[in-house]
Amino acid sequence: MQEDIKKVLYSQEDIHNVVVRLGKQLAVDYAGKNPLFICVLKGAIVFMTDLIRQIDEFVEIDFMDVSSYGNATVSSGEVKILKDLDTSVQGRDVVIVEDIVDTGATLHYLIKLLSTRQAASIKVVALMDKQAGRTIPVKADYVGFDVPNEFVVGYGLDYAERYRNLPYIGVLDEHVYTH
Ligand SMILES: O=P(O)(O)OC[C@H]1O[C@H](OP(=O)(O)OP(=O)(O)O)[C@H](O)[C@@H]1O
Ligand code: HPA
Ligand SMILES: [Mg+2]
Repeated sequence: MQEDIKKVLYSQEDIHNVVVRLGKQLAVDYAGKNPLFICVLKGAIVFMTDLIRQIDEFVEIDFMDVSSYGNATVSSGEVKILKDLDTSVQGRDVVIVEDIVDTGATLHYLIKLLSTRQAASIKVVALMDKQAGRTIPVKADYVGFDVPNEFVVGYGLDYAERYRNLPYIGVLDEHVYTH
């Protein structure tokens, strides 16, 4: 698996430091608010589980599975719900937890959906923001890393369902796509 990685972008330690920083900030901003953290499956699962353990406040969690990539490295632009929330968001302070914001299609869709469902507030925490990938102008409120315009894997992020279990984030070598 490791031989498919051209370059390590963020080490385990880099990621840990960023997750601690984001967790501390969220703990301050959501003190006493009992927010609902929504993990966007599957990519955000690793980040979500680490993040919530850095927050010393009551939080609730739920999961939503939406997909626009399938097995490709380019977004289809069309977002589908594969698994909906179990919890009502009406009147709740929700925090969407994303591993990466790339084209913005997933986030745009989710923000629209949750506002239709009358969440009291909607904020986004994204481990990574790939601003160069954006085709729809959406912004995350809390960002871990600004990433370059490359396809990254590891720490939850996949290529064709692989590499999610790498403990660091890296750039995939081209040989992986080209055969
Ligand atoms: O800004 P966008 O261009 O919409 O890209 C970001 C989204 O794409 C990836 O999910 P994907 O649809 O690949 O599903 P996965 O998390 O199950 O891999 C990633 O985890 C984000 O949710
Ligand atoms: O760079 C990426 N890597 C993995 N999944 C993704 N989904 C959007 N962008 C990416
Ligand atoms: Mg994916």
